[in-house]
Amino acid sequence: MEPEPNDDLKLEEIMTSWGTAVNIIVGSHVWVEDPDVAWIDGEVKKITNGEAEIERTDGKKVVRKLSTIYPKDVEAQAAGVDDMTKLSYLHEPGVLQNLKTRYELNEIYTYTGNILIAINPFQKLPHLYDSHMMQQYKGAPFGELSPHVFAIADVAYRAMVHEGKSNSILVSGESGAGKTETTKMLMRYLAFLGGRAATEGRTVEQQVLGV
Ligand SMILES: Nc1ncnc2c1ncn2[C@@H]1O[C@H](COP(=O)(O)OP(=O)(O)OP(=O)(O)O)[C@@H](O)[C@H]1O
Repeated sequence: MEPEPNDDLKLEEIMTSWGTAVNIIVGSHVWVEDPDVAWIDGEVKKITNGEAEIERTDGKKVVRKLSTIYPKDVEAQAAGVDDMTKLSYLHEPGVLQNLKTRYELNEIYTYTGNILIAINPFQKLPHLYDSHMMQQYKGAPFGELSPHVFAIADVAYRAMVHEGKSNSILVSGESGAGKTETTKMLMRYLAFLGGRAATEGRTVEQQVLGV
C-alpha cells in the first residue's frame, strides 16, 4: 500500500510501489501522468501540503499530489536497458520510457528477468529471424545475446531435453499485439532445433510448420 506523503517531513518522502523510499524535492526530475502521451517528464518547482508544482518539459505548469508523481532516472542510458531489472526505478513510466527508447532503435524485444516483452514493429524485420540468427541463439546461454524470442524457445527446448518433461511457453497480449507472429517464430525456431530428419518424405520443419 502506498503511504500518504508526510507533510511534516523536511524532505517530502514517498514510497514507490516497490517499497523503496524516494525523496522528491524541489529540483527533482519526475514523471507526471498525461491523458495524451501517458507520462511526461518535468521538474519540481515548489512543494506545498503534499502537492508539487511541476514544470513539464513541454513548458506546461501543473500541480499534482506527490503520491501521483514518480522520480525520473536522469542518468538512464540513452539506448535504454535490455533487461528492465536493471532500471533504477521499476515503475510504469520508467518501464514505458525504456520500451519506447528501444522501440525507436528497432529493438522490439526486452527482458524483465526471464520474461520477454515484444513490441509489435508493424513492419517486416527479416534480419531478426533469418537462419544466421537461429544459429546464433542455438545453445547460447540465456541473457548473453540480445533479447529475442529465439532465446526463450532455446531455453524452453533445452529444459525439456534435460529434464525429460514437456514444457510450455506462454504468449499473451491484447488483440493485434503480435501473438500469432511470435508463435510462428517460436515454432520455426523449435522446428529448426528439431533438425531436418525426414519421416515419410517430410522434414520435422515441414511437419511442424505445415508447409
Ligand atoms: N514480430 C513481428 N514482425 C513483423 N510484424 C509483426 C510482428 N508481430 C506482429 N506483426 C504485425 O502485426 C500484425 C498483428 O499481429 P498478430 O496477428 O500476431 O497479432 P495477435 O496478437 O495474434 O492478434 P489477435 O489476438 O487479434 O489474433 C501481423 O499481421 C503483422 O503484420
